[in-house]
Amino acid sequence: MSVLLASGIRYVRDGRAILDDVSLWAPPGAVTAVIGPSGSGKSSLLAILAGLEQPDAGTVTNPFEASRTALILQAYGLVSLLTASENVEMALQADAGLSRRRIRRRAAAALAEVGLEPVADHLTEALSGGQQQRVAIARALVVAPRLLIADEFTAELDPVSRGRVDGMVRGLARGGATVVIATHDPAIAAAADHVLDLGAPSA
Ligand SMILES: Nc1ncnc2c1ncn2[C@@H]1O[C@H](COP(=O)(O)OP(=O)(O)OP(=O)(O)O)[C@@H](O)[C@H]1O
Repeated sequence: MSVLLASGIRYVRDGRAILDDVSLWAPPGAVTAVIGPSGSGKSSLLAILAGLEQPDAGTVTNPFEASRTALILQAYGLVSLLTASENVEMALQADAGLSRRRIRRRAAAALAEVGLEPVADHLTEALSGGQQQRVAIARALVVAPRLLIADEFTAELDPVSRGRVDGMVRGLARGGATVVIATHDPAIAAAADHVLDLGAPSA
């Protein structure tokens, strides 16, 4: 079974243990939410799960192929001088089996799903924070990921977009994907299948 597993994670920065003996089990077909106050280490844990940071102790078992893994991180990682559509298309370019036309069509559909059809050809730098966040979501979902790791993916969204995107992410899990999110949003945490509470930041 494609379970994402972290066990006994310790992560020390500037002499302080940001994470100490943290374990997480994220099964397929479910949304696993990581919650906790600001500074409790949610983003650090997600970066470790994604393989972007190395823990000081503990192990991560990630059975998913990189090409079927999608990340939505707080800084989005969009290319500001490309259009919204080009940013989403980039996620599909590694798939040699897709024609240019199919790539464009799938990107257009993903942008329409997050309500960005009207600005698909706008430069990303000209979009609002919430629109950029939705481009990052479209880019993540367009690859039909088996693993989605999403950090505060609704933070800048208006309530309508938030509901829509939350529904899309839950739909992805219902389709069998493994989804791990960090969130401050109590409604999104309440709707998750599993919750890991990192509690207060350590002194
Ligand atoms: N590379 C680093 N060097 C030094 N300190 C770091 C580093 N990465 C994270 N930290 C510190 O670790 C703590 C946890 O940060 P992290 O971003 O993981 O928390 P968070 O729970 O995601 O917070 P928020 O909800 O505000 O996004 C913070 O005090 C942060 O300053």
